[in-house]
Amino acid sequence: MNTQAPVITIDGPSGAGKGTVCARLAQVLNWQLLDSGALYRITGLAASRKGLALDDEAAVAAVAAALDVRFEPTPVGVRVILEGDDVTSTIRTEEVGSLASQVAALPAVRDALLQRQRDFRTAPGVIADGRDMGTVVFPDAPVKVFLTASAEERGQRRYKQLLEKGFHASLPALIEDIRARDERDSNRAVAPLKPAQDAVLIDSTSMSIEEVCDQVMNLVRTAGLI
Ligand SMILES: Nc1ncnc2c1ncn2[C@@H]1O[C@H](COP(=O)(O)OP(=O)(O)OP(=O)(O)O)[C@@H](O)[C@H]1O
Ligand SMILES: Nc1ccn([C@@H]2O[C@H](COP(=O)(O)O)[C@@H](O)[C@H]2O)c(=O)n1
Repeated sequence: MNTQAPVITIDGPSGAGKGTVCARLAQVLNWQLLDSGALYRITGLAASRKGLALDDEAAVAAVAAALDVRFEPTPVGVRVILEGDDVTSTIRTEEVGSLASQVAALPAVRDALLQRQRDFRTAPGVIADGRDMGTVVFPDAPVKVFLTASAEERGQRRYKQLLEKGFHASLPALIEDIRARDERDSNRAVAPLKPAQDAVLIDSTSMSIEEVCDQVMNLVRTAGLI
């Protein structure tokens, strides 16, 4: 019997709705939230600010291992402080998403971040959002979801999200970006984006956020976690 705190893993491509669904479920269940993508984003940003070449595996891994980062919960979300600087908005840009996806392809960087992610596994449970949560980080998770949607739908969602934040964006460029990131994430040698063998696939292309949350909550109930 596994005596460790339970884990719900939600993996999938960019814009599928993982972050939104994980944040809602973490709030409803009052469980820990692991936003693993934020760790890769912060590593990419920190390495770039230090002027490192993003393919300098040893140097970027050293940055990942020694990240001076704090996650501060606030009523409107988690504030991210990197070396004393509030980078909450900066790490959400498409530019930093691309830096993240480059450093995430380096095996030594993934190794450097592995234990930091596993340390989120504390009672009463953790909801883990990423690309390899169910395959590598928490292979024994009792509930695993692979959440996806068409690239066009994900591009539309990202487009709407950026416009709402007051940013200018080009829909075709966003869809192209999403496809490039999918390609890099799915074809890298280590921890590629793919469903765990025991993951439940949810295609959210024509589903609302509420419908996706309900479906995951049903899996959580069926697994006897609540
Ligand atoms: N089922 C849905 N229907 C409509 N909009 C959605 C749905 N799920 C998420 N969204 C919206 O799509 C946008 C992207 O969602 P979110 O950031 O959760 O995706 P993600 O999978 O975490 O992406 P990334 O991996 O790049 O962080 C958000 O604006 C969110 O509100
Ligand atoms: N478990 C993970 C999480 C993320 N990545 C990489 O980081 C990029 C940014 O992730 P977001 O979820 O914040 O968009 C993503 O494109 C991946 O390259 C990862 O490799 N593993």
